[in-house]
Amino acid sequence: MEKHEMMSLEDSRQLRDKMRFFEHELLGNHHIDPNLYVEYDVKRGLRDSAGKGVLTGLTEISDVNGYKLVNGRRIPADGQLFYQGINVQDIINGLNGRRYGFEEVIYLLIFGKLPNRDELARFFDVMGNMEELGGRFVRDVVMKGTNANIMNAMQRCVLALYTYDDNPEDISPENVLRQSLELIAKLPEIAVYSYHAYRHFRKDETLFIRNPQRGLSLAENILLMLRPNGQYTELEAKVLDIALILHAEHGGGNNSTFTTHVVTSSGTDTYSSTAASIGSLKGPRHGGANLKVQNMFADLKAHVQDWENEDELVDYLQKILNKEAFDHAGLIYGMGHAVYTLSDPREVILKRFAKALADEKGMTEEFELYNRVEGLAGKLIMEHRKIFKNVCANVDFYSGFVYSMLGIPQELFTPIFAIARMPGWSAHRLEELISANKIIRPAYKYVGEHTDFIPFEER
Ligand SMILES: CC(=O)SCCNC(=O)CCNC(=O)[C@H](O)C(C)(C)COP(=O)(O)OP(=O)(O)OC[C@H]1O[C@@H](n2cnc3c(N)ncnc32)[C@H](O)[C@@H]1OP(=O)(O)O
Ligand SMILES: O=C([O-])CC(=O)C(=O)O
Repeated sequence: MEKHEMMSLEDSRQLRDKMRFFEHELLGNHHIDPNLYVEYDVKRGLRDSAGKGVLTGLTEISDVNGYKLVNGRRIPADGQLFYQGINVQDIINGLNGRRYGFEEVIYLLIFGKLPNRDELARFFDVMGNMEELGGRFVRDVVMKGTNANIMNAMQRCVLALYTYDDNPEDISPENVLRQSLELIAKLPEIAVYSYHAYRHFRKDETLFIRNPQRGLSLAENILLMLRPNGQYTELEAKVLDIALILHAEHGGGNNSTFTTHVVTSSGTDTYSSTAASIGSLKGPRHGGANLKVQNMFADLKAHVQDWENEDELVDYLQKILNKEAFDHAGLIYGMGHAVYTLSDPREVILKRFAKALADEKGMTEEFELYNRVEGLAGKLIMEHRKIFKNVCANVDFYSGFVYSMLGIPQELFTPIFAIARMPGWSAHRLEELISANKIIRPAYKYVGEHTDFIPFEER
């Protein structure tokens, strides 16, 4: 339902005025002295003073490295990412540009080994059986209550799938495996159809719904379902496939996967856990950064006259850091990482594709702008925040640019990340259920005062 259908404009204005009192109550009564974090040695963001994550779990699924050990000392290094022990770079090289690889990566992450020809064929078969959403679900859930933010629409649809599951509460590994594969298979349809529903019901554009085709890779099916004419080139589908591979998994500590661990550890169902992780990924400091990067560049282009003028670019970036430009959050999106120091290996690969696509599509000038900002931003952030850790571009820096060159609309940038990360979340949920099986419950120190209860009449 639209907002104005729920409440008249006058009523909502009055409610906003009434709420002002409570906003003051909230902001006036909450403040924790930042010095207390130091005094009690609280690991803000579960990170120590050097930025290293607090050790909270064990995993065999992936390894994320931003440092190397030299004579026992941690030295910043080019980033490396391993899925089940295999370097992602090697996985991509091993495809030789001939095969689609995302399905193999799903298999690797969940079952711990690369599939042979027979295993992959069986896997494709099962995923093909699971991908259909069903007309009833599309009509009754996807098309109803459309949302401009497709991540929220996806959460709603995922939670609704609970009702369509005959055995939703069973958290045995066998049942969670079945639910996870179904979600991996269905998320592309959920995302793309939610986008079409939004375009139709909110923007008055023509609605078209195309079924996925059995036997096609997940990347191909996304483009097939998305495009009005269902056409795509092999190069486009292969680039999307690589992007899916690169986003599939990133250790247990990234915000959305840690969410999976936390929520799973309470013993809740797969749909609740997945919806929570999608909610986390949506955040602009995490997967939502890919959309922010695009909007940030649109804002930059509106404010910087000469894209080649470094002084002008520096001036704009300084304004961002001073919270005077763009969204006033003080963040240069697509830059920085909790683990990586000199480089994010996924960004290095995506940048290569961004360059090749940009040259092909006559967008070299735009690519050069990204490249120039990348070259300037890290140093500016380090100076501005007075940090000594190197700040590099992350996976989100070029991904939106690549997607836009593939004709993928902005609304689907972060949903594509969610589609890609679903196998990673699933592998970690299964690992948590099978191996950890203990509720996650860290401590918070109380730093308020204990005061006497005041009877209602005396307040
Ligand atoms: C898939 C992914 O999730 S990749 C990350 C996508 N997110 C973004 O691109 C958003 C922009 N980047 C950031 O906000 C951060 O770099 C994060 C969230 C990715 C990592 O944050 P942290 O682990 O806190 O980074 P780190 O410890 O190196 O940061 C040190 C300081 O530099 C600041 N900083 C780091 N990156 C940036 C940035 N891009 N712009 C401005 N300031 C930054 C941090 O806010 C932090 O300041 P604080 O100590 O006052 O909180
Ligand atoms: O590891 C992190 O903190 C964020 C990240 O890059 C990811 O989840 O892909």
